Amino acid sequence: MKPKLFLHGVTLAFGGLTVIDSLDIQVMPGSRTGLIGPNGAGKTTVFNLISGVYRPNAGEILLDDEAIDAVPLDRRVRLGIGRTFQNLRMMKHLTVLENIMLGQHTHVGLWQRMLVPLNSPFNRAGLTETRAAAQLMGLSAHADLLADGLPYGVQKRIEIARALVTRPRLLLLDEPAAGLNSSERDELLSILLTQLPKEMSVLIVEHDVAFVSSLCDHVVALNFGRKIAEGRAEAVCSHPAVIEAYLGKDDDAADADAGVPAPALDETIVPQESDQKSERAPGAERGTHAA
Ligand SMILES: Nc1ncnc2c1ncn2[C@@H]1O[C@H](COP(=O)(O)OP(=O)(O)OP(=O)(O)O)[C@@H](O)[C@H]1O
Repeated sequence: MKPKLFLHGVTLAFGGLTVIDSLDIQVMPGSRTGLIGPNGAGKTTVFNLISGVYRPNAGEILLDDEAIDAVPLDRRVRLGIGRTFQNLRMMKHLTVLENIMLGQHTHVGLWQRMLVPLNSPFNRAGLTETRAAAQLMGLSAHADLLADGLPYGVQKRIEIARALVTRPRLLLLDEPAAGLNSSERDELLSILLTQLPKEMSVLIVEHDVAFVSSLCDHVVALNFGRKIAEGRAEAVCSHPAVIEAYLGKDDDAADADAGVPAPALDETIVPQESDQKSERAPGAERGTHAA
């Protein structure tokens, strides 16, 4: 089977600093692929390369076997690459439905938008699609409320619904669980597990290792812009190079270097609370308490 997305030898440098280094990543059709790594590993930069914010200095990015390196950002959305962002980008004076609907501007022409604005009652097809995305993400009860003041977990789901109405065949989720409390996180996990179309390919950047393990059939770990491990979540999370990247080199790892056998790859590391990003994004507390 051909990969949905193939990053082949991709390299990107800012000035003299190489932040992505000869990186190979494959996302198979219909897979849930996790991208993990410590802060600064290059995960968001990979998303920016795939979505067209940056162009690689070397290597190529193939979508369905076609090189997309020269394809501009807006056309990549129309080719089926949708994404969310680490920080919420909510229009707080708009309702939940209107916020979701904004994603549709990517496949509705300017003239069409001028004749029938997205939020016009005459935009029936758009409204139906938006309501479907809202329902998928468990947002129907909030549909006509202003996004401002809704709990942070709800706003995160609005962000994903907005990406869904861009009609992605490859969905990039940038830290979907970051900043969520445990019940919001569990609710999101259950929605992503059960509601996303099976044929949709999903690439997820996430620090919450347990979240990634529950969701992803394949995980790629990065450090300093290089791939350091890849495979099933349990194997990757227990890989010595991954543990070292997150926690630094400890005595056991030093022993491993000195010839002491490394832990078996199928031993799962239990993520420690302190290893996970548990802080909410700026403004998140306000949203939560307004619930
Ligand atoms: N526009 C830029 N100019 C210069 N350096 C950049 C730029 N964008 C990212 N970097 C650098 O590239 C490296 C990777 O950053 P990136 O944001 O991709 O990491 P990350 O793995 O997503 O980290 P986090 O988990 O903290 O979000 C970092 O050293 C960062 O400082």
